[in-house]
Amino acid sequence: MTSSSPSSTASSAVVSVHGLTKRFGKVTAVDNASFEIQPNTITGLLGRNGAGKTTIMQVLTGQDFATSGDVRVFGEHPTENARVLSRISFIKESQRYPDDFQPKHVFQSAPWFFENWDADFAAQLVEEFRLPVNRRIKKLSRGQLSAVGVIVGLASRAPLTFFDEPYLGLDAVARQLFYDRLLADFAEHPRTVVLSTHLIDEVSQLLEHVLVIDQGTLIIDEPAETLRGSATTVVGTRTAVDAFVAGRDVLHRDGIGGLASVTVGRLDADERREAAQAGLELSPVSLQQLIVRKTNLTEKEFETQS
Ligand SMILES: Nc1ncnc2c1ncn2[C@@H]1O[C@H](COP(=O)(O)OP(=O)(O)OP(=O)(O)O)[C@@H](O)[C@H]1O
Repeated sequence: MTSSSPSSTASSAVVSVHGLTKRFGKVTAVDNASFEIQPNTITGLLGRNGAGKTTIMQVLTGQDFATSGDVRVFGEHPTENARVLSRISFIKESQRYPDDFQPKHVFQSAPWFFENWDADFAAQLVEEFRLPVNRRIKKLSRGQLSAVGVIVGLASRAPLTFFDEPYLGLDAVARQLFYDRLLADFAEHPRTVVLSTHLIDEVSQLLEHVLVIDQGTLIIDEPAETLRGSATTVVGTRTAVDAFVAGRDVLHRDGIGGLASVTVGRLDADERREAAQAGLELSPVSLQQLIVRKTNLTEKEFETQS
């Protein structure tokens, strides 16, 4: 975990958080979290339900106060700070719109809030997501409502964009469209994106950096590349597996009869050779599996949360 020093507030980071704690009465939603988000990166903010992801985004976007700690966005405190907030787009499922609003009204008013708003890009996305722009937002399906948010998030091209579970209602085709357009537009117009999601394997290739929060505590703050190779599953006879993993940190253990499957940390070339000589099979662990292991959840439990 990164422990950013107070001087980091003067760094080039877009977001600098030092010792952030947020309590709601007796509930500590975020507990002494410190991290930075670097410019022009896509960061995944991941964790189980109730972990504290939305709370962190609420504080970073000035919609809620920290109980304690120092939060800087573009080097300044975000709360009631127009200079900071005008550079942020925050897309969340719970977004409320005026009663009679149709999607076209959202897109027509977007340029007032986002100076980089690209109306042509928005129009292209409306076509691609097949969004009925003249229907009242209240009448939209869940997926269509998610599409409104995704389109605003993409076409606003805000220097700092938060997507908080933006596509809960989107089907697989629409989600892929979102990932493709995000990546392509990000390449042309680099900006800082923070994405909170349960669909970790789906977004894994998009992410450059990963923050994992568990029960309010930041437990992983790593480049995605580092995490991808950081665990391996070793499979074979129980005796051979046990001998091989003895003395190592075990992230997860499964087994049936005389067979065992054990997840351990990164293995170097010599260790891989040693495993092969012992007749063991090695398989990489996906980002999602790794996070599931680290947050002590079975994959089945995890998937049912998505
Ligand atoms: N206004 C509030 N009052 C009381 N408790 C709150 C409030 N907002 C959040 N919490 C609690 O703080 C914790 C963190 O909630 P948060 O919404 O940040 O989690 P999350 O990681 O975004 O979860 P999910 O993935 O389910 O959206 C939870 O235990 C939640 O119940």
